[in-house]
Amino acid sequence: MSLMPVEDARAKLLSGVVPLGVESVPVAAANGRVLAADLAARRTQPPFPASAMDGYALRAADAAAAGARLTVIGEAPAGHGFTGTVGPGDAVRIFTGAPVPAGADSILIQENASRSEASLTVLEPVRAGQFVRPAGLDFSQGDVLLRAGTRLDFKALALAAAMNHAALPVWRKPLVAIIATGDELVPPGQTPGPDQIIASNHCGVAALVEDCGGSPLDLGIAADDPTAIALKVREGIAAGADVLVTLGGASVGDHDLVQSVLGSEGMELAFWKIAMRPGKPLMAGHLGRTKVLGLPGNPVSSLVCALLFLRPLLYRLTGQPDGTGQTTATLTAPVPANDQRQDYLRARLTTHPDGTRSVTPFDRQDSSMLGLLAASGALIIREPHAPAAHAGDRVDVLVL
Ligand SMILES: Nc1nc2c(c(=O)[nH]1)N[C@H]1C(S)=C(S)[C@@H](COP(=O)(O)OP(=O)(O)OC[C@H]3O[C@@H](n4cnc5c(N)ncnc54)[C@H](O)[C@@H]3O)O[C@H]1N2
Ligand code: MOO
Repeated sequence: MSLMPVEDARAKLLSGVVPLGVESVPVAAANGRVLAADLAARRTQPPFPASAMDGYALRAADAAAAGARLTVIGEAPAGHGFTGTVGPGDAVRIFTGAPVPAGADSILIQENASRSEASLTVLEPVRAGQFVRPAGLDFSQGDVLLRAGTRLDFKALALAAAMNHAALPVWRKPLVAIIATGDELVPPGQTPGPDQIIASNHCGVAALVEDCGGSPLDLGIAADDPTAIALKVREGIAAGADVLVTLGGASVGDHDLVQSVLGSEGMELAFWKIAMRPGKPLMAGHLGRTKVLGLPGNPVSSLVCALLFLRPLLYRLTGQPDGTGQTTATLTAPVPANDQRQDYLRARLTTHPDGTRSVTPFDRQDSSMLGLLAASGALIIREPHAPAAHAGDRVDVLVL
């Protein structure tokens, strides 16, 4: 079977994929969710001219010079406006956030005032409008301040609350079932047998799922046995997985059973074997409405495939723009001519004081080496059949 180019495979995977559906969630529970509609302010903020300081509300004309004297006629704490009117020579004791009383146009901060009983002396001249926040300074009712597709973070959520939204329309979170396969695997923290290793890929993939706005569902490890794998697949489907990710068993060995089991379970294959390194045995398809991604077992292959395929799929399902993180950087060491597989070279990324970036590929590129992946700030992208590149050349990179 010939190898499919990366872009063709990604286009095939994403073809026809749309966000899952809208649900309403309380604003306090919407961190990390993606807005499904533009959000307009339901009120004006501040709703009234408000004091920005603790001090005295007055008319600037009465306090234009140091030494001016005024009479304190009342008090306005936040939440309790002064109901009277400030006339000539009047001042109202005011606190930050309180409505500026009718008639007043400025605030004298208390540090610049001397007070004795009801008598107030101005120590520093007051500018008209000083320390008054006009109504609508932050936003006005009807202003659209958050756009559909925004990933809600602490800033956006505070704003949505200030706009008086108790609940927000967000895209439903994709549920991503993750199945590791292999007799050789035991979970982190256990003592592996003499021929076993620690399973790691599910941890990286689950973290990426969360980063992309999905919910990971770790279904554990299936032995290299068709029945064990089929049971896990059914468990994922029964849980309502929108995406089913398998780890390992994707290649051509006698114990690489994932594709045949998924086929028996009814999966329609979209593609298998991609012209990329690492990640050649990547497989995709669908089982009913559930998208299936079969990631290769080699840890770096698994995670690079997750970045290049699972991430855009999750962005699409959650209504987010496909941010690839792709840019260019200067190569600091030569790389040889490439073969037919698009290469993703693990590389150290350096950002220089002038903002330019350079990349240094690691000498070893074995797809089992998680230590080097973790030390990588970028992947250098080498097109199929790219000629040798030299130190100083600009190259495409995927920033990690
Ligand atoms: N004759 C051929 N052999 C292989 C080919 C090929 O084209 N012809 N492709 C190689 C490539 S490229 C890759 S990548 C691997 C991927 O194979 P599988 O997806 O079948 O993965 P496994 O054989 O199950 O495992 C490979 C490797 O990764 C370890 N592994 C598996 N799962 C995990 C996990 N969850 N956490 C940590 N490590 C895991 C596993 O122990 C193996 O060492 O196939 C090549 N072979
Ligand atoms: O694709 Mo494999 O990932 O070359 O090791």
